[in-house]
Amino acid sequence: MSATATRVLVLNSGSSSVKYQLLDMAAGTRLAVGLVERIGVGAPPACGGETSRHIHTPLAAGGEKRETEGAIADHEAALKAVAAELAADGLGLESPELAAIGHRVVHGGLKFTAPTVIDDAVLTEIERLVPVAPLHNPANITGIRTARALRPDLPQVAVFDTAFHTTMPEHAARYAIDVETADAHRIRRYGFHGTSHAYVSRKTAELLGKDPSEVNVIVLHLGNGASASAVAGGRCVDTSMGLTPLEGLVMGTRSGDIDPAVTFHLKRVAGMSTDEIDALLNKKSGLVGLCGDNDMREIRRRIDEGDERARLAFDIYIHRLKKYIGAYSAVLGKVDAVAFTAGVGENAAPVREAAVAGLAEMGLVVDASLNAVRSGEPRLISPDHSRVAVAVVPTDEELEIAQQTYALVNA
Ligand SMILES: Nc1ncnc2c1ncn2[C@@H]1O[C@H](COP(=O)(O)OP(=O)(O)O)[C@@H](O)[C@H]1O
Ligand SMILES: CC(=O)OP(=O)(O)O
Ligand SMILES: [Mg+2]
Repeated sequence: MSATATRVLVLNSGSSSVKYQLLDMAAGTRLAVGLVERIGVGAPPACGGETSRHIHTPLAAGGEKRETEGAIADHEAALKAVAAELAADGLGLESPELAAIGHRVVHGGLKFTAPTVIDDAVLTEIERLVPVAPLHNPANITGIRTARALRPDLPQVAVFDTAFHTTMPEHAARYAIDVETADAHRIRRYGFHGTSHAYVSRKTAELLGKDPSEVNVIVLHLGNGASASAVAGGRCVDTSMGLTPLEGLVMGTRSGDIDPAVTFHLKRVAGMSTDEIDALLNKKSGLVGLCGDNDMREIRRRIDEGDERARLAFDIYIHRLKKYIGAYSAVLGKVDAVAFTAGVGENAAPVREAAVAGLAEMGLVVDASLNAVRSGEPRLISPDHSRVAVAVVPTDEELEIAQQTYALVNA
């Protein structure tokens, strides 16, 4: 790596989107940020009949946001569009100032507990994990392959969603199923969104003026995918997602926790195939399955109009969230803070209010006026007398990935 190479491009390839940031790590600045969404138009439910959209903001070149609409068929096309937008402002991938590309990789299994420079063997292992992250790892792999083709000489680093959760004790990570079967097939709780849980738990400690080792935090990452984690003294001790990102909270399109016998029933009685059940639980369940919408903004709008189905979907979402707050309070014994993050957690005040409503006996209270504040900064929404701090802490998976990537290539 050249001494002047201080830039890192971060690619966060999701099931139907690519979020990206180009950062200058020496200057501590963001040069460009962007999002390609609704990739693969025509593949429900992600696109709802609309076309793909590319939003690109070249912060280094004046910051004027550019928005392009038009079909982007797959992640390879999306990555090429990203490279073209960057190149248009002289920030292209060919730049000698680029030190590395950091990739979010959702499933790292048990092998990857830290950021890893990607070679063929690493890529093969990420491919082997596709069956346990079918919505995510294929997109991550395409991102890696496309980036490698564009800059074969550059270090590509994988930062795994699962890594932060590898500190979970065996009693939290192991399912109560036959040990031999579980071990033969590597069936256990892995947990996801780890980069976010790590970043947000650390930022929450900072907000409280404490060292991460001194505080116990429940992090509620509520995006399209959603997960909760119990973080004791900076280490994850439990999390709601499991072998795959399907378990736990009610999500945009995923069911979260259900009785596993529901799947036998769907197969034996409803005559559904394994693939159909997989699609039902991953893509046609959660909020979208309950009320037809997976966007919390739309659900709140419908509730305000008196829509009963939207109301019930919201109540089910909140009920599950409350159960995890209760469970993780018990797991941690002492809770210093509950932190809300990601699209829903950062923006949906009614979700935060409802999730904590009735928990005053557990020390959890939300102040209505603090909760109504809109801000991109970490902030407390609990009153001074609240025994447990309730916080909104915007996540920044891209920054965390950039920092881990840069640290690795400079090590
Ligand atoms: N102002 C808002 N009010 C309520 N919900 C919001 C708002 N903005 C975004 N969201 C929710 O955030 C979700 C996306 O969150 P995000 O963390 O970006 O998810 P992902 O990374 O899984 O794509 C949207 O589906 C929407 O439900
Ligand atoms: C793991 C996971 O669910 O990720 P996302 O929220 O990006 O779908
Ligand atoms: Mg996300």
